[in-house]
Amino acid sequence: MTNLAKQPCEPCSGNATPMSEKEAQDAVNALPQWKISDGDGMMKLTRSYHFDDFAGALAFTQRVGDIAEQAGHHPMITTEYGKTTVTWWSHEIGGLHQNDFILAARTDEVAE
Ligand SMILES: C[C@H](O)[C@H](O)[C@H]1CNC2=NC(N)=NC(=O)C2=N1
Repeated sequence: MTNLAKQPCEPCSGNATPMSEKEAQDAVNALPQWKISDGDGMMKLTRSYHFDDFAGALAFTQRVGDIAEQAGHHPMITTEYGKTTVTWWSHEIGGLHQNDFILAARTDEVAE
């Protein structure tokens, strides 16, 4: 299986084409704990992670923020007591791009 987290992050330029539903469904097979969600009329990629307390959820949120800043690609993150939910999509193209799957794989790495 391709190791998504190790793929280079292509810049998501405004003129890239968003993935089709079929392409996104195929790509999510490599990340079975992530779900394709429908938000604001476009596909997004979401996963929740569970922690013992708020501090654990918040520390993870910061690590996700760090990888986002490193990549120049930013998710929506909701931090709750014992739970952090991360949603990736590419604002500039209004949908999903391979880049979102790469960042999702990196998110899994910093959860461990
Ligand atoms: C100028 C800046 O690099 C762009 O607006 C970046 C910032 N972060 C981004 N994050 C995400 N998730 N999608 C984008 O299209 C995006 N664009």
